Amino acid sequence: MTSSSLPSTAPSAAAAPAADVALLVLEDGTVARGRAYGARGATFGEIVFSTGMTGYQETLTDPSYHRQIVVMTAPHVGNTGVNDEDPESGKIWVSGYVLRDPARRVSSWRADRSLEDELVAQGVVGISEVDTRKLTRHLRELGVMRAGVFSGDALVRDGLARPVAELVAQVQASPAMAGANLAPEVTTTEAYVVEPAGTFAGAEPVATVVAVDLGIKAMTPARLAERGVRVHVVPQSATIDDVEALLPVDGSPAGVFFSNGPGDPSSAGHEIELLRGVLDRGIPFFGICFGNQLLGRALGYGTYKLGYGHRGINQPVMDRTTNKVEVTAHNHGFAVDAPVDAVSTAPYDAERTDGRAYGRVIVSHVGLNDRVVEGLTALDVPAFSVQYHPEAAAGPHDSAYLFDRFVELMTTREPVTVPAEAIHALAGEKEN
Ligand SMILES: NC(=O)CC[C@H](N)C(=O)O
Repeated sequence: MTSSSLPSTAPSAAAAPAADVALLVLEDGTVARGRAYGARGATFGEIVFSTGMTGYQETLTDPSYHRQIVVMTAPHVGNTGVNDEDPESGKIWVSGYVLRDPARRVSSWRADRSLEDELVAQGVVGISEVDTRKLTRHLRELGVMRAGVFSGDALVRDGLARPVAELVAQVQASPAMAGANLAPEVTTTEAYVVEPAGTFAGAEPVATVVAVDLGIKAMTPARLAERGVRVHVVPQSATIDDVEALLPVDGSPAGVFFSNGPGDPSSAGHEIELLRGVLDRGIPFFGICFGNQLLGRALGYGTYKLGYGHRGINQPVMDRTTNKVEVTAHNHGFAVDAPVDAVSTAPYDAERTDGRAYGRVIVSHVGLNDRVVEGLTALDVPAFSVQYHPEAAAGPHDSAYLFDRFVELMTTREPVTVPAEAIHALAGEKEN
């Protein structure tokens, strides 16, 4: 059937598209036509781009990407297929996948199957043959936004192509990321233990960590376990009593960890209360990504949404406690709003009437591309966190030292050692 045979009340109706056509539709009305890749159907999410050249399997299975459609800026994806060793969690979490040029054949001895077969098996809708450079420039100019990918039956109604305006309307009716509280949707339902591994396998733990799973990646407990740490991974709903019940009573090294995770940090409530309970008890704390944002919030700082976020594996960050620059893996769309070039006092202190205080805080890690807060260190309580990923499985591994810093924090139970020069420099004081 052609449009000429249709009644005039449906001027945009057209013949059903070919079976392999897919459309990427943005909430601002932008439409890209491509080829269906992975499962057929309709999917919705916040469209974000990642500049990582390797590690697509880790990206796909990172729970922080829950409800996001990921655009790969690397033009060629899928060469190494999919294996059963590299996933960061039990499933693919991205809600959609946008590619330029998928590999037509898999060439890695580690591959168990192809990327497309895996997307089909897990029901993940994707689109290929998209001009991902143009799309990325668009998102960089206008910011991330809601989007949908449509293919197969989702493009057809009554044997005719659905009008694009209808698809745009469907995208505009899908939920936004701002304000989304998603950690409860991805957290483990049951607590589990990761025991010391590698050279520490079978040994008495060097330290015990309770890791609150807000969307944790498998590599995080693995990096701790290979340093001799026993990790109790607990659900997002854990209370301070649940946490304390798992910590050793004999005073041996122990701490609490908050993981990465999806959603808007300003929507977290229970987690903030839990974290304040941890800080009030002087329990050493380390947080990664969402965990950094929640430490910021527990200390009383705000968070805000970045225009297009940081996602990739080549982001330069300065650790001001050592003045070293590291190349790091990022995946965040929100950031902490804390004074970058100052020693500030935890804003929450001013609200308290219980005589406690968290004291001085520095932005210990700063992004060198845009000076966004990439890490916080408390100077008066044993707590620190980073916005990026020292566990990054596709690498780089420059920031693996942060796990050693956490082990040291748990051993001494003292705040992170920050050289006086670094504090003076941030406080704007002259050395004499
Ligand atoms: N990887 C993460 O933990 C992301 C944290 C948060 N959801 C953000 O987008 O900023």
